[in-house]
Amino acid sequence: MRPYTEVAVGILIRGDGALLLTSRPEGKVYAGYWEFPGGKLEAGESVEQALRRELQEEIGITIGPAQVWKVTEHDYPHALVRLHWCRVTEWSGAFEMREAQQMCWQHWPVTVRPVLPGALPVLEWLAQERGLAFDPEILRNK
Ligand SMILES: Nc1nc2c([nH]c(=O)n2[C@@H]2O[C@H](COP(=O)(O)OP(=O)(O)OP(=O)(O)O)[C@@H](O)[C@H]2O)c(=O)[nH]1
Repeated sequence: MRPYTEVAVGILIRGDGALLLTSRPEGKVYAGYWEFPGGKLEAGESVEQALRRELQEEIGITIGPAQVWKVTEHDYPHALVRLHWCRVTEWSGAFEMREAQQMCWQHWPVTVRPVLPGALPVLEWLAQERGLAFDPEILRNK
C-alpha cells in the first residue's frame, strides 16, 4: 500500500466570514493552484504543531488554538495525502508571503481558480454550513 502523507491545513476565517486562500509557489506540484495554507507533518509533530510551524514559515503569522475539524484523503499521482483540516479564527502577526505565493481573502462565492482538487470537499462543507449552493466542479479549471 502507498504510505499516507499527513498534511495539516488551516482554514483561516476572518471576523467578516472571509476565508484565506493562498496560491501554490512555483516549483511545487500544482504550482499556481489555490489552496488553504498548510503543509506536511514532520516526524513527532502533532497536527496543531505542524500547522503552527507551517503558517509561521509560509505566511508569517502565529495562530491561536487549532483543532481538527475534518479529515479527508486524496489520491494524487504524486502522493496519497491525508488532510487534517483545522479551523482557525485567532492569529497574530502580519501576513507575509514568504514563498512568493499570493494570498486572497474570499467571500462566497469563491472566485479564485483553479483550486486544488483535495480542497474541494472542504469548500463544499463550508458552503453547506452557510446554506449556499455550491458547485465545486467550476473551481477545478482556470
Ligand atoms: N497546503 C495544502 N495542501 C493541500 C491542500 N489540498 C491538498 O490536496 N493538499 C495536498 O497536500 C500536500 C501538501 O504538501 P505541500 O507540498 O504543500 O507541503 P509542504 O509545504 O510541507 O511541502 P514541501 O515538502 O515542498 O516543503 C500536497 O500534496 C497537496 O497537493 C490544501 O488545501 N492545502
